[in-house]
Amino acid sequence: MIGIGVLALLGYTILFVLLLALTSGVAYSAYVYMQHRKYAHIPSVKRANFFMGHYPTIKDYMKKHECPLAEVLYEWYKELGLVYCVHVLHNTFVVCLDSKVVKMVMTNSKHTKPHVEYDAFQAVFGSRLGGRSLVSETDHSRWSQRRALFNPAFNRQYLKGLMDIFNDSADRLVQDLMKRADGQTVVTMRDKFNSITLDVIGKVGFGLDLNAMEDPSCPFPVAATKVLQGLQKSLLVPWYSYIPSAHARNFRKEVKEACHLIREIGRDCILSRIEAKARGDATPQDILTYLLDASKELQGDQNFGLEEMIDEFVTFFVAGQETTGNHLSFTLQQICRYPEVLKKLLIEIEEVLGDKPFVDYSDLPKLEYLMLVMKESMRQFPPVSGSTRSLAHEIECCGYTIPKGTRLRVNHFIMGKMEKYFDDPEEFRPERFQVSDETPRHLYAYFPFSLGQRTCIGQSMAMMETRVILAKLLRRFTFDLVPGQKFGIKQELTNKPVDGCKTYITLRE
Ligand code: HEM
Repeated sequence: MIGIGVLALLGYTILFVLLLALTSGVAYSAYVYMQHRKYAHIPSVKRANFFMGHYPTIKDYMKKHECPLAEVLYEWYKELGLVYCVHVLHNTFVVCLDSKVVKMVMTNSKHTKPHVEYDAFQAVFGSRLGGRSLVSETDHSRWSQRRALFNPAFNRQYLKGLMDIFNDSADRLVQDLMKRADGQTVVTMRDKFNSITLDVIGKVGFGLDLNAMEDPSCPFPVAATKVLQGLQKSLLVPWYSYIPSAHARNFRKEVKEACHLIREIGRDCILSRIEAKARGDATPQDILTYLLDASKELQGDQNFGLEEMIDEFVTFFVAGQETTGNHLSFTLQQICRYPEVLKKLLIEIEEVLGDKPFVDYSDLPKLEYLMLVMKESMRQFPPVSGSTRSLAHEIECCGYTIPKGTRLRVNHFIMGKMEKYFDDPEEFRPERFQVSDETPRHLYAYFPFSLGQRTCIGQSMAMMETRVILAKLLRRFTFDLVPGQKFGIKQELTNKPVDGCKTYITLRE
């Protein structure tokens, strides 16, 4: 009797589980169907299949052409025009390349950053990374309070005081390259720039001497790269956490360890500083000191304690290091490819700096052509391709109604390639950024540091740092690109030069 009862119970359980799976499957299919219907009036390429949507097409294209997602989206712009949608599972985003709509959306703080993308930054594969930090906070009022805390640390006066660190870092890079300037050794400049920008952000932000430049065993750069790879994977393949293969498990483990390592370095750094301040020791006037003062040693605000400060520590490394390193690499690569640009730059650097060993703050605005070169480099090779907003209300875009709640993706990597905004976009022509009386067509089509209130807080700092480093390197060395390398973009959250800007270096006469 008992045996029959157990069997019956087992049978009912199996039936229940099957019914539950069936109902969930039907409900999910209906949801995906409704999602497709909601956007049926907006152009899109044919979906490869019902559930995976455009994912297989995107993946195949990226693999075949060895290109980033942004290139696929550019191809679809050529086919579909200024607005189109992309479906992957139940997620849909609409790409918008109309500068008027970009302005309207990005300058209205009601349209916030979407959870789907920015929550990924909070924790990767279950390991806390950046929490709800300046970059990832999606709630506007919480973000404004946090930003107000940080803004004073980026004022002009403070940035002026960083010139010593920028000069010193550039000199250390020069010393390092001197050892390799034999015209034969292949030097991957992306690695060199990543090390130096890491050292700069460590010093400027948190008084840390990471010495990544001199110490190849420094674990921080490897961890930072791993974290970005993990983030990219979790965004592009949202189900990656559940893939059981040994390779996927190993990758997830490495990413979690990298998150842990960076957070623990941050924790040690912050706690040591709090102790030093309590002892009354002299402490550097860096971003950390500003924040500890402003937050009363992390006691003044229940939303900003030690873990939140560690979130910001991580954020500054993730947001400020690779972006700047990649920008330096792309810009040097372009300068090497265009000898006439280099010629003009050398004349300007000679006129402004002559033999001066130190680049002063007052020299920076005089390096005008260098600034144009950097801007043009970011048009063709932006370290970040664009941004996304969740629409607070329905909008009109190029004759289409885009529903409330849509994730709208604006992409200046694509807009930078469009004739509509830039004449002969494939040409590398820094002069196009010279200020003229005429309102440029590229206003709101060019936003490498984003737009509106959530614009990059480190923008001025990055532009100062890169000018000092490039001026000092170009004055001292000749860089020749190793033949045969590719000049495309590899996307690992940030965009980087695919072959790393490989060079032979010689001392300039
Ligand atoms: C060439 C170098 C850089 C580029 C191209 C760049 C680009 C950007 C972009 C596009 C955003 C907006 C991201 C989004 O919409 O989600 C952003 C935000 C941010 N960046 Fe940068 N960035 C650079 C350097 C830096 C540096 C050096 C720092 C730190 C010192 C930094 C710190 C931040 C932070 C904290 C945010 C979030 C701002 C907020 O929402 O309040 N960035 N950056």
